[in-house]
Amino acid sequence: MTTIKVGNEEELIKKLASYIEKISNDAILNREKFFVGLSGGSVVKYLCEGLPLINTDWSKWSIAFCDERVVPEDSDDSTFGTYSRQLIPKTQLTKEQFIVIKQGVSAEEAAKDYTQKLKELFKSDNFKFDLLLLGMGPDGHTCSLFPGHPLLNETTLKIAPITDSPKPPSSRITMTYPVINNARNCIFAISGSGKADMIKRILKEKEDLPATRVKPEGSLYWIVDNAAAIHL
Ligand SMILES: O=C(O)[C@H](O)[C@@H](O)[C@H](O)[C@H](O)COP(=O)(O)O
Repeated sequence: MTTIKVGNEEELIKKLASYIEKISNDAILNREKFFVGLSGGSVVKYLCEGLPLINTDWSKWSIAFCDERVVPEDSDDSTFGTYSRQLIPKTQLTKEQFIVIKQGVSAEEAAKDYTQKLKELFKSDNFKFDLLLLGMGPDGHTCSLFPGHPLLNETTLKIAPITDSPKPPSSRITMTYPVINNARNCIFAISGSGKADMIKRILKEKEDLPATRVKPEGSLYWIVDNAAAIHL
């Protein structure tokens, strides 16, 4: 695990973008494709501001969601909807490059459908992402994997439904650890004093919380700004 400390949110956005540029270009050079998973929450802002600055072959990108809210695409809560409005117009990405959830169905059906879409994307049951971009909530959750929730121990489903998410909206789908920890790279990008206590509990005290359980086969990076790293 590598912890990268930066001064503030602006520097975090630039640092994150530079890592994504390098990882995407390595993947494209070696495998001619780049499979990336995006999160919602504050990561959306970091990516919508940082990604338009990078040099990459956008046509080689396939984009999935580490978790997604089961809501209509035009809802303000839809993670895809937000990237579609705020990122696509600033890059050469097209909507077709995003793996989106099925509309108008239950979380359970959306999770099954999403699993099938990933099988088609990877042409395999082995979902090997080049990079997962992760956030962490103030309770230590990541993706839609919340403290004490039975999904923390899910080993069969790769994409799971959740209908009791403590963070609204309650109905979501999420990657589970078998997919997260199979990734080539995972990056957490964390900014602000509201995350400082949890950063200490996870990175210093190594408390068993959902974000602590992210231990990918590949590389793990935590990019943390001064306000979030104050207790480290
Ligand atoms: O859809 C979501 O809610 C996210 O994907 C979620 O996993 C997010 O990354 C964390 O909740 C952190 O969110 P914040 O960075 O906004 O605290």
